[in-house]
Amino acid sequence: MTNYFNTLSLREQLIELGKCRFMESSEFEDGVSALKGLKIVIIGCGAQGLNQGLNMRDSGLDISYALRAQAISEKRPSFLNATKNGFTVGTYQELVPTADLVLNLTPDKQHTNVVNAVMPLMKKGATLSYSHGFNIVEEGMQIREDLTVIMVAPKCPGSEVREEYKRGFGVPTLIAVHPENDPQGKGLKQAKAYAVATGGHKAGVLQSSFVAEVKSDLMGEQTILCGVLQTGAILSFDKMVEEGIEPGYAAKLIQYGWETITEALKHGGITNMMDRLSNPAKIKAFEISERLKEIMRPLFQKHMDDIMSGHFSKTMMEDWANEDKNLLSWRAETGETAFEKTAVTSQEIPEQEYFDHGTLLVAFVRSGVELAFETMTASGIIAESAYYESLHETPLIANTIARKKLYEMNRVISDTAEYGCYLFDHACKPLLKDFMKTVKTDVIGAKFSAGNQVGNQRLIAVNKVIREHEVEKVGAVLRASMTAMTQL
Ligand SMILES: NC(=O)C1=CN([C@@H]2O[C@H](COP(=O)(O)OP(=O)(O)OC[C@H]3O[C@@H](n4cnc5c(N)ncnc54)[C@H](OP(=O)(O)O)[C@@H]3O)[C@@H](O)[C@H]2O)C=CC1
Ligand SMILES: CC[C@](O)(C(C)=O)C(=O)O
Ligand SMILES: [Mg+2]
Ligand SMILES: [Mg+2]
Repeated sequence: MTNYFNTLSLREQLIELGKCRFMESSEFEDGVSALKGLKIVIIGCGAQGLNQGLNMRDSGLDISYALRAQAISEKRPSFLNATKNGFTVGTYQELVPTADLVLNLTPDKQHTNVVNAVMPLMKKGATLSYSHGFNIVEEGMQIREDLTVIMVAPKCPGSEVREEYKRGFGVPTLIAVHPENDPQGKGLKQAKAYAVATGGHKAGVLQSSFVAEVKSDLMGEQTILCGVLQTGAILSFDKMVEEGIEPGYAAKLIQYGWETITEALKHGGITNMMDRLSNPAKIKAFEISERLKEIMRPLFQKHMDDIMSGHFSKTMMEDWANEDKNLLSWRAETGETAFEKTAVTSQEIPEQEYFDHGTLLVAFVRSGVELAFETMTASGIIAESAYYESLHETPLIANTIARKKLYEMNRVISDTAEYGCYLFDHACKPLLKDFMKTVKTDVIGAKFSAGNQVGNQRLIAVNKVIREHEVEKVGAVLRASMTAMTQL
């Protein structure tokens, strides 16, 4: 198999990368009707499989789970997830031939195996769906000509897909139809109905392409969403302890700090997050983040270049073929970090203190979000998509760190995201070594108080740079439409 993206001409690549349209609510008026009465079989019952299936069933669709035989005989978590929730479970042979729509929600590294096993069993003219286009775009998987191939990709962890649905809302979702596999022209209707069934239409749906989804998803997860949070957590914790801050306090400041400060990001973008700092601390955070942007920009660009050229996927697939040697050793290494191993203090940290004692964390978030957004849009990814893959998703990933530190984040995200996160972290820490030598507790662990004098002109200039960034402009529009949708 060959990398599909690399088989396209430059003109075709640019067309696919540039496909991204924010859909109107009126386009979802048919609700789930395109899937009503059809038999939907989900392969895999993990983070996305279980939660998407629960939402789709609650939306009135017919859902069952096809699991590999060992998962059933050994009563693995996937089997227990499905049966405890009252779903019909069967083998591929039992369920796939009956399916009108098969959702492949297994880890990306298994897609070639799974699709090769499932495809011969699928009935003529059925539809195969993915929640991430890696198998099609990076591995060049060829799907039988009579089958329709769609993608419905929630822009968040599976747990949030369910939680938002239960609140009567949904999560922003990207939908696409594979241009090589839409023989009956039904792909878009089915993808829209699927997005409605998971609640995605209430948060905003982007009609995009497999190519744009893959290149933006990989970039977001490797850099700001997971990589920067992992590197920032480890370096900030180690610095605080080195400077004499009580380790339990340092661990708590990081574990819940990302969540608290990115909650401000969620509501009002970088502007609101920075406004939560005192004016002197805001100027300091601005200066630090400008420096961080300078240092990390080449690394962000390298990740984007490697994703675009296929180098990243090639090396990750080599690790898959090598029994995940890198992934597993990097995972174990993360489990051994002092941050991960230190129990948090029982002392309460007031909400404002996370900002006041976390100037460096705020600077990491601003630099990472802006760099990811800038790097993606410079490579042809449309601003709305870049916004979801940088600013929008950061608070959702921060929530997972609040649950159980980096362990929980890496458990909840896909294996592909986890691999990219470690790759970024390993390259980023050495880059920040000299910078970290200049960091003291006034920006991490204690209140920033140096020079309480703030020049009005300086503050106005800093505010202008923050507020006029493109991610703030597109964010304001997208957040307003998400709020309008919740109120419908
Ligand atoms: N994690 C996330 O939040 C997000 C994931 N995605 C995408 O969703 C898809 C699913 O990812 P995710 O939910 O993280 O996956 P998980 O790792 O959570 O789920 C894996 C499921 O697949 C099954 N599985 C594993 N290996 C195989 C195999 N060889 N054959 C058949 N079944 C297998 C497992 O069951 P068992 O081992 O018991 O057989 C389990 O039920 C991926 O394409 C991912 O990129 C998209 C957005 C976010
Ligand atoms: C953050 C990573 C992600 O892309 C996601 C939850 O959207 C994943 O692959 O897990
Ligand atoms: Mg993603
Ligand atoms: Mg992903």
